[in-house]
This record gives sequence, structure tokens and C-alpha cells, in this order.
Amino acid sequence: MITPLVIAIAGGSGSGKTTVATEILKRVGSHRIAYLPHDAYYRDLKDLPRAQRDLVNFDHPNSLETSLMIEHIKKLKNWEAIELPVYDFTTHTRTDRTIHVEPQRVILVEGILIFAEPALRELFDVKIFVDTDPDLRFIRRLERDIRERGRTTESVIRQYLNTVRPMHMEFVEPSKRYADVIIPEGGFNTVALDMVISRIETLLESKEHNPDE
Ligand SMILES: Nc1ncnc2c1ncn2[C@@H]1O[C@H](COP(=O)(O)OP(=O)(O)O)[C@@H](O)[C@H]1O
Ligand SMILES: O=c1ccn([C@@H]2O[C@H](COP(=O)(O)O)[C@@H](O)[C@H]2O)c(=O)[nH]1
Repeated sequence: MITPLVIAIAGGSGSGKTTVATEILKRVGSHRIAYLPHDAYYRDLKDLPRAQRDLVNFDHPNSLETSLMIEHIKKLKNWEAIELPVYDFTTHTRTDRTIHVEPQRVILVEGILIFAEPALRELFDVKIFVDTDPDLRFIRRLERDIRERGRTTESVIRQYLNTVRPMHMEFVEPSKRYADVIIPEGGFNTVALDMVISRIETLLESKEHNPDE
């Protein structure tokens, strides 16, 4: 039985992880990839009053149900399908919906804290860290959170100073040491992306990952 190749993309919030993941999906072929964003595994805060939800530290490892993600990756590696949770960032709740994800030759995992968890890290074959300066990450996050996640300028600044920045320094930045490849600036770095994609293609041709070998 061939083993799926597990590629992981970490990096700070707003660094460009999703942009890099989207480019890999496009160029390697989304039909060959099971895509699991760690964001989908945020814990459901529906039992907490709305005003308190906004104050939760979403940048600490405990805010995510990582054990479920580990279970899902192990299932996909064993060629079993999974039901990916659908998280709503505007209400901080897990919706009733799930996305059915079939096993594929490539499993693509993405998230700010995925290299900070040893049990998760050991499942990855290729570890990519997207490294972008904090000022650029903050500006990108500010624009995105207002546009897509129902936030105000004040709430984005407060959250950044109270939790995003300190947790980045405590958990995300130190986890960079586990990366095999560091991509400066993210999704528009075509030189780095070409190299990463060519490596993925080579691995997919190898005996371990190619059913035709
Ligand atoms: N290299 C880049 N230059 C400029 N903007 C970028 C770049 N990479 C990503 N962005 C933009 O920054 C925002 C956050 O990027 P995203 O990939 O969602 O980051 P992450 O998933 O790491 O939070 C998006 O609006 C995206 O279009
Ligand atoms: O309910 C939530 C859950 C998470 N967040 C923030 O999301 C980012 C991680 O997502 P990126 O796409 O990597 O930016 C994290 O920094 C959390 O603060 C949230 O605001 N609300």
C-alpha cells in the first residue's frame, strides 16, 4: 500500500499560508490533495456568551481541537475518508455542516500552530514555514478580518496586542526551527514556490508515494 505524502504549511497569522496552500492546490492539482486547515478545528464556543467569546485567546494551542486533527490525518494516511468541521469566524462557533474529504495521495495541512505540537509535527513529511515581517502580517490581517471576519479596526488592534502578538512570540516564531523550507513573504514568491512544487512532484514519483511504481 502506498503512503500519502503529508505537506505542512505553518507561519504567523497573515503571513500568506493560505495563499501558498492555494497555489499548491492549483499547481499540484486539487483532485490529488486532501486539504486540512487547522482553523477548521477551533473549539466550538456556542455555550459562552457572545461578549466573552470575543475575548478568548485564539492563538493559544488549547483553543484548537488538535487531537481531532491528528485522528483525521491518521485516517487519511490509512486511506479512510473524514468529515472536516466547518468553523464560523464571525460567531466563533463550529457550524452543523462538515465537508466530506476523501483520502488522496497528498495531505496538505495548514495553520499557525501546527509545528508547535510534537504529536502533529511528527506526521509531516515536508514542513514549510511562511516567514513574513510582523508589520506586513498585521496590515494584511487588519484588511482581511474587516473584509471577511466581521471585525472592526479597534477589535483587530486589541486582539493583536493582547493575544496574537504574545502567542506568536511564545509559540509560532520558535516553531520555525522545525521547518525544512522557509518561504519569505508567502504566496507571490514564485522562485520558492517553484522549488517546493518541484520537490512535491519528485516525491510523488517515488516508490513510497506512487501507485504505478
Ligand atoms: N506576498 C503577498 N503580498 C501581498 N499580499 C499578500 C501576499 N501573500 C498573501 N497576501 C494577502 O494577505 C492576506 C492574508 O494572506 P493569507 O494567505 O490568508 O495568510 P494566512 O493564511 O497566513 O493568514 C490575504 O488577503 C492575501 O491575499
Ligand atoms: O474564532 C476565531 C478563531 C481564530 N481567530 C484568529 O485566526 C487566526 C488564525 O488564522 P489565520 O488564517 O492564520 O490568520 C489566529 O491568529 C486567531 O487569532 C479569530 O480571530 N477568531
